[in-house]
Amino acid sequence: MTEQSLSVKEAIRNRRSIKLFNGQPVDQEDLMNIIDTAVWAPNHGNRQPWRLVVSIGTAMDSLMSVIRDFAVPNWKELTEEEINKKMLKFTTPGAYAFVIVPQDVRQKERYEDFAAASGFIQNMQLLAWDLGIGACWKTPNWLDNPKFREALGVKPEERIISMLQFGYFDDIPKEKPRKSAEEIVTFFK
Ligand SMILES: Cc1cc2nc3c(=O)[nH]c(=O)nc-3n(C[C@H](O)[C@H](O)[C@H](O)COP(=O)(O)O)c2cc1C
Repeated sequence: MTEQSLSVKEAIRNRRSIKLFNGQPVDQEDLMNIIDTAVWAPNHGNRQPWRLVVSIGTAMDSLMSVIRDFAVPNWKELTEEEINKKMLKFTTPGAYAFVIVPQDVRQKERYEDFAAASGFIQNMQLLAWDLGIGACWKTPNWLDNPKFREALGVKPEERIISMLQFGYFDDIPKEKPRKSAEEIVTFFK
């Protein structure tokens, strides 16, 4: 595993969502270390409202055949080349982590759990960035599709809140401007 090199500030400021990966595999130990640190995200009552379904290495092939049915529903009518082209944004990451959150029947707890899992996900993205591994949080519509949920073993009282792609990349995307503190802050008087 590569040594940590970025300050928290550098990681937050320079991280970009990576949408073009170069196909290089991600090391399972790196990913497990990222997860082991990311779980230190704040969460109410230490409920730790998250679990992950990870696909890495040889398991990527079987995940791709599941994703293909949803991402390219007409794949049977296409040539292999056409399918490969449409699937490129799914096949080039080196690993996937689907973040699954319990859907508490109590609204307050459900929102809290969703918020906590978002912090956990951002932790993973920042830790990955620190190792030179890009990530992108994706929410394609089919994450909630019952057949996709079933393929991942998601229980009725759970929800997939993120398809997190991890991988190596050749180019860093341009930053998307953010509003300044001055623009978003109202001082309470
Ligand atoms: C909840 C959430 C859902 C997202 N879903 C997608 C998605 O489905 N597809 C995608 O390309 N990017 C997705 N993104 C990534 C955003 O596009 C990205 O964060 C945004 O463009 C800002 O870029 P940056 O992260 O590089 O600053 C998502 C981000 C969040 C937080």
